Amino acid sequence: MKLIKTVDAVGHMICHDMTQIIVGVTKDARFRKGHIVQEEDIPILLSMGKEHLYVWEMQEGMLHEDEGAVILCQACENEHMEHGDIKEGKIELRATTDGILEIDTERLKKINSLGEVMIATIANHSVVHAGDTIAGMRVIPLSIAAEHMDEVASIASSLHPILTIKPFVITDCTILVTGSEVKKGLISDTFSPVVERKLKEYGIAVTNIVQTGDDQAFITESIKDAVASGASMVICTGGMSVDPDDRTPGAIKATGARIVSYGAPVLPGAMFLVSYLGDVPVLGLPGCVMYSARTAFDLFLPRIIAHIPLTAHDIAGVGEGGLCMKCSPCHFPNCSFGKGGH
Ligand SMILES: Nc1nc2c(c(=O)[nH]1)N[C@H]1C(S)=C(S)[C@@H](COP(=O)(O)OP(=O)(O)OC[C@H]3O[C@@H](n4cnc5c(N)ncnc54)[C@H](O)[C@@H]3O)O[C@H]1N2
Ligand code: MOO
Repeated sequence: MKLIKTVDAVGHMICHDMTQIIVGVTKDARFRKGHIVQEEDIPILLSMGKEHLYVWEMQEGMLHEDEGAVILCQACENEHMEHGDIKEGKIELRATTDGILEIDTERLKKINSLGEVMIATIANHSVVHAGDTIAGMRVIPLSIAAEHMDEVASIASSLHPILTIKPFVITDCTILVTGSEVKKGLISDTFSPVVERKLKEYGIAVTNIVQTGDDQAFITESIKDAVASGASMVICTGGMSVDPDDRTPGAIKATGARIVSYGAPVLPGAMFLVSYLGDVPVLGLPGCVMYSARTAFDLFLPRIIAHIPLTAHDIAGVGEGGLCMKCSPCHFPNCSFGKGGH
């Protein structure tokens, strides 16, 4: 830091916020810490009574916080994202499409462990809409060693980006409603309307609904038929637990689908099943999906329809944060449900 005359300050960086007060008009930081003094700032500074200024002495090998913020931004920005202007040394990233945010949490943590820099994001696997802010980043001190920022760049510079937005790609779905009580007309189907409404949140059209009853072979054939006739996703409702008439998991398995997981560490939704027949997701939804506001289905659906291949490891990771608190009213997604260590 050095003291100089304001009239000589053009091109120098201000070391601290400088407040301007004009009665009835403003009381705010007129110049922020880190601002580089411009020619037109001189009369304003003099009118604020600042004949002298403390300015930053840039040293060889040091970067201004704004230059550091640009490097942090480059480490994160990817397709389907745009950045705003640098404000007070901070840059924010916004989504430019609807989709799901994927974070390389290990490398994000590595950068945040370097010290003197920070990147804050919304939760991994959040659903984002075009225009949503997804991350903000800045250098903590006013200037930072260029070498330090080289470390950021080297952590970021691998083929796999730190932040990715995957747009939703599945636009249609067939629903198979199991249960003899529904097929026989003993009760009316209140499950498929719930699923239809949840899919509609993502612009997915239900193109076919089949009431299959509890005949396992018929459920199996219905799944295969749906996939053969081009369904992008098949969802089976009910018949997912332990009763002798619960045939859905067996029926899905018999199609030859690759079962990723039958069961998820999520309540409600413990009996959720995810499988793929070829690359078509085939899901088994337990009865709670019809009854509860949000379940495992809501947690995994965004990834499934963005064609992010789900693994058993992904599903196992959702246990932390997998317990819905059943708030009334429901605040999802603004709650801990599904936000844990994955
Ligand atoms: N002893 C155990 N009991 C239960 C377990 C368990 O592990 N051991 N799991 C529980 C869990 S978790 C769930 S969730 C429920 C429901 O599982 P299912 O998917 O098997 O549900 P269903 O038995 O098929 O039906 C339950 C209930 O919902 C009605 N239903 C089903 N489909 C429709 C429909 N399309 N429209 C209207 N109503 C429907 C059905 O008639 C039953 O009344 O199991 C726990 N039990
Ligand atoms: O699949 Mo069930 O939720 O855990 O009630």
